Amino acid sequence: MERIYLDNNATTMIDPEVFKVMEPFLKDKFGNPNSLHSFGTEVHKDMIKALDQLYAGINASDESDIIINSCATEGNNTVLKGIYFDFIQNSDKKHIITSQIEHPAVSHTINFLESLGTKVTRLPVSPEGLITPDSLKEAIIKDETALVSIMWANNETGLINPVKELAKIAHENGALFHTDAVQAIGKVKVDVQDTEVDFLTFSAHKFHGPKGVGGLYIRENLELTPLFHGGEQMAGKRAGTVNVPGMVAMGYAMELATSTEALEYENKFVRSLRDRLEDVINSLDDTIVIGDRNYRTPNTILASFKGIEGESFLWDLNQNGIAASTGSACSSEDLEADPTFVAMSIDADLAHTGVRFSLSRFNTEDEIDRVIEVVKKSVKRLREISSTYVKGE
Ligand SMILES: Cc1ncc(COP(=O)(O)O)c(CN[C@@H](CS)C(=O)O)c1O
Repeated sequence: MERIYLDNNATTMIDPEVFKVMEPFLKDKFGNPNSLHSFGTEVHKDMIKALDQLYAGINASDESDIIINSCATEGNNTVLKGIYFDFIQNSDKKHIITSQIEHPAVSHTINFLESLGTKVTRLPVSPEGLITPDSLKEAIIKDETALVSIMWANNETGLINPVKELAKIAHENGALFHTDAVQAIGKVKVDVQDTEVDFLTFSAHKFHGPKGVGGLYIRENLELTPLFHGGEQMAGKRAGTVNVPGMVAMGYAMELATSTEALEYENKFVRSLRDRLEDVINSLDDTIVIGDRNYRTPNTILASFKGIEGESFLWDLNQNGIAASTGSACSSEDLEADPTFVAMSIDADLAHTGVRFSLSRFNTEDEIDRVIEVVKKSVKRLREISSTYVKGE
């Protein structure tokens, strides 16, 4: 059976063109870039090219830093623990503001910092599922709030937060602004100079690069105590031998994912596939799609099917060769109600029925046609055998 992959917010396939660029660095060009001999120096120009591609992809200024690391989880930890070391422990600014719907790479790290004595405010989401500037204005404490950390786009709903306005409010009150942009890169325009974010994190495997490599953007004239100590790689900002194959692949993946043509394709063709599937889901009885599609990343649907447990639905889809998820992969084992649903005060019974479909540029119209047929049949079958579902109740 042809399998259909609709879980791209969890991870994406490496673009075959990216793999071609990466392959030589997994074979002949294996040198350690810190080595002075030719095996080491011969990879420098490729690393510089990759950095140029990364800087261009997020419109970072030449004076800013992009640190190559292992993933967004590392980048988020670097920022949050760096703020703890440099502000919470060593200044009058002992307050961090975040949101109730961050990825665990942010929320669990902040929980840990709270256990160490950090004052934390977790902003609720609006009924539309967004973090509003007004909620930040109410919570921020001038010259006491050290950092505001709000994700650019939510991994489960795809909802996009107004990071430019939020960063402005942070700066007006003497705070720095971090955004986890994992779900934004390659889906919406990410411009760190226009939005004036101070720190931004991303992972290559979310935009058709390899797993195990990511980036941390640090605005010019800012420094943080590093998370890792050791060698002098990345000018001492991130110790450890650089993952050259991953870096080169991530640079090219960034170029391919953030070009004007790519973003246009994502927001026109991929979105048209998403909207077609979403329209069918909306046509089914007792289903809801979370969030206004015009305020979401173009590839994501988080839908709830009353009377159908998310896991049962996923199993049915998987039996038909279709890969989706009940929310983030990190919480796929967790039967707790989806915090996004709870934060948006969506009925508890619906909160357990969320299914996330996340498309990519590699999906086709024929695939979505088949997904639509399977979804309609699965919902009908699962409700027929449901002991609790009564239409319209
Ligand atoms: C917003 C956001 N922030 C951080 C991460 C972590 O990425 P890593 O490359 O694993 O470090 C993710 C990865 N979210 C996947 C796996 S849990 C999902 O299914 O939603 C993310 O979506």
